[in-house]
Amino acid sequence: MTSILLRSALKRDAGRAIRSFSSESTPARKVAVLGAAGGIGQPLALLMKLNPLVSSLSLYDIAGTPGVAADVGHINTRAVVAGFVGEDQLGEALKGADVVIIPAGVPRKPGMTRDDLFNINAGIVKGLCTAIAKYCPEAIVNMISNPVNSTVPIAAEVFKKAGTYDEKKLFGVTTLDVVRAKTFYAGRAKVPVEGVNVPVVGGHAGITILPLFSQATPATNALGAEDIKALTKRTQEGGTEVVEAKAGKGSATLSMAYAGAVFADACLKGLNGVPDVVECTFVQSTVTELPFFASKVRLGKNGVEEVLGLGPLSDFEKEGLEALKPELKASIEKGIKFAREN
Ligand SMILES: NC(=O)C1=CN([C@@H]2O[C@H](COP(=O)(O)OP(=O)(O)OC[C@H]3O[C@@H](n4cnc5c(N)ncnc54)[C@H](O)[C@@H]3O)[C@@H](O)[C@H]2O)C=CC1
Ligand SMILES: O=C([O-])CC(=O)C(=O)O
Repeated sequence: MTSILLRSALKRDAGRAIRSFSSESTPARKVAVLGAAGGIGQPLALLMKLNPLVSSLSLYDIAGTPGVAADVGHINTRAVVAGFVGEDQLGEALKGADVVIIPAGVPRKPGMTRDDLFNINAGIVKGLCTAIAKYCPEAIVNMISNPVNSTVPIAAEVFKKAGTYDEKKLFGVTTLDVVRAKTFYAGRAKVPVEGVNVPVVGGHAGITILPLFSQATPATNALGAEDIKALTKRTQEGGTEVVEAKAGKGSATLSMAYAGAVFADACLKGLNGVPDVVECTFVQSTVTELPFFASKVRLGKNGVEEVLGLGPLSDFEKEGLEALKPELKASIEKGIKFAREN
């Protein structure tokens, strides 16, 4: 009897110790999701609520967030959840945010390119970034809204105009390209996906997505040139594959929420001083002559710690790199022009 009581007392104390360890040693971090009631926003809100690095989760949308916040808020994890709806509440949603994730905007339907979303999403992103500059100018911004190749330059221009631009804190989320490249490579090379790594560079649309399978690990000689070509094409068209399969009901939401959560977790780890956090992401860059480019980036306490180079490329990848530049350049310039003129 005594030993049963002792065991349960020890268990209780261990539980207390774990609780006080996690609240004392893990810094408070507020994450805001803008577009939180959408196809990506809802599962992303769920995944961020499950992340022990988040202490406050702010869910904002133009409609529907009170329900999402009430639902997700009942989960017994650390983050305290609050829902905000409508522009009047945007400031409150953003105040004190360490990381702002933006999946707000319209998704593609079959037959559309990501650039076809520009006319609607450019204005949405511009409005949200104007509010970020006002209410949480020091936050890290993770841009998911498409076309990422243009929305990131739009955000940069808005922040420059407001005098708050910090190139170390603005990221285009290209993690889904990496997630797909890993999955497709593992399937074709017949290796366990958990150990696979594939850098993906360039941008986030069609041929601007350039997976570097020559650098994939674990390396394999099971794949020939035709396999690499097919894997590259499938990665570049991964978004379209989902859009077509959903047949008018939108684009990738669940895999994107997963990818967005992976990238946000990496940003939080960087902020918290975890060493050697490296992810591919679309940032201001001098890796090529283009002002923004996706490549491996080391994340740290201030956001970008180091933009890493491309490493050795195969001839096929070198060709892909040259081929993507004109399209990526045009998309970047389109974003900058929009932000300057509107
Ligand atoms: N970076 C990437 O790899 C990916 C990006 N995307 C993009 O993410 C965006 C969102 O996709 P889904 O969630 O499927 O769309 P959705 O239509 O399901 O959700 C979008 C949400 O944004 C909200 N919204 C619209 N205007 C807003 C504003 N001014 N402020 C706050 N919220 C606003 C809507 O109310 C809606 O709840 C699309 O642009 C899509 O192309 C999608 C998949 C992958
Ligand atoms: O394809 C789309 O429109 C959505 C997206 O960016 C992706 O799934 O990679």
